[in-house]
Amino acid sequence: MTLASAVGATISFKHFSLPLLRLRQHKPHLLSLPTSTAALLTRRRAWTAGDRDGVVKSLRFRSSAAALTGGALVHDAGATAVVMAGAYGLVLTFDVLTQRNLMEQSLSRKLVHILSGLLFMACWPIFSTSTEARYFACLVPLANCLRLVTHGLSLATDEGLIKSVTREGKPEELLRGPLYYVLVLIVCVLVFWRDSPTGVISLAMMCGGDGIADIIGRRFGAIKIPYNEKKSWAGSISMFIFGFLISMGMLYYFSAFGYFQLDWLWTTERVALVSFVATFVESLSTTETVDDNISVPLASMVTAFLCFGY
Ligand SMILES: Nc1ccn([C@@H]2O[C@H](COP(=O)(O)OP(=O)(O)OP(=O)(O)O)[C@@H](O)[C@H]2O)c(=O)n1
Ligand SMILES: C/C(=C\CO)CCC[C@H](C)CCC[C@H](C)CCCC(C)C
Repeated sequence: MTLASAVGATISFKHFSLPLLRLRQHKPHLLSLPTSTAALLTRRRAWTAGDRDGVVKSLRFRSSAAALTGGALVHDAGATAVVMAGAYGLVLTFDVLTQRNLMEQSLSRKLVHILSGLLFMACWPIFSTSTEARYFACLVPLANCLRLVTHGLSLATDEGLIKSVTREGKPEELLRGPLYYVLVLIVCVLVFWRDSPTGVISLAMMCGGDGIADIIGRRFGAIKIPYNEKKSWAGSISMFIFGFLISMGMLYYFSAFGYFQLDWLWTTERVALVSFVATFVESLSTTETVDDNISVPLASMVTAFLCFGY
């Protein structure tokens, strides 16, 4: 298969295919060829040598790759719109549930905490394999960040947003936990994106592990841990178990798409370690000290980085 036909075949899969992933992993420079000096040189060399086929191939590759880039932009803009609508729909759904008294505000807040980050991560494969895809994905938490700042500073009012994501219903609360949460999403998308287990594990711990600790701890947390009367064994043990299981599930999900390959026995041990560290850090923190939405992902990021690298 020639390079041009390989790229052509990839375009027909709307940039969501393993051939392109492999091409990007093994020969990333080839995808930036159309506008590069290397491509021009190759074509000029073929022209001077009278290699008509070489010139045609080079031009065909250029148009295929240009179409790929243009197509990828449209693809990513569409994916961003879909995920943005999903984010709005999620907050709206929990607003309706709390307004109708079908759900307590604290449970709604924690379910938004668990679901928004995990569903956002689950949507990453719908973005194209272009290098710009992460910037498009990042627009979703960025838009939510602006939304939180606007409403947190009371420049606009949205009772629904406040009810579904704050603890006491005060707008300024949007500028703490929820804002830190979306900032962590932005950092993980920009720094790690879907190519690194480190970002995936950090978000799974912050969204899944920490969220479950609250839900279980509030309901079954009668026995407190000795060094923090606000946290319970039930909450911390659930955080450890669910943080571990959700991280493993997300890693399996991304590895199934071919973004990385892992040795599962080795990975299980490392994820258990990260889960233990994240659980311990969460069990120490209180509202007066550092927010869980900073301490948990930060501790997970450092530990996962030491285990898995970048
Ligand atoms: N390891 C844990 C974590 C949480 N909880 C329960 O969940 C509640 C909320 O915990 P946490 O999220 O740490 O408290 P805050 O930061 O004050 O609340 P929020 O995250 O909702 O802002 C605690 O009061 C406690 O009942 C628990 O029992 N054990
Ligand atoms: C309540 C929260 C944190 C407190 O600990 C989370 C607040 C989350 C947001 C305001 C909404 C964030 C949306 C995500 C960036 C994208 C979700 C996309 C998806 C498809 C549902």
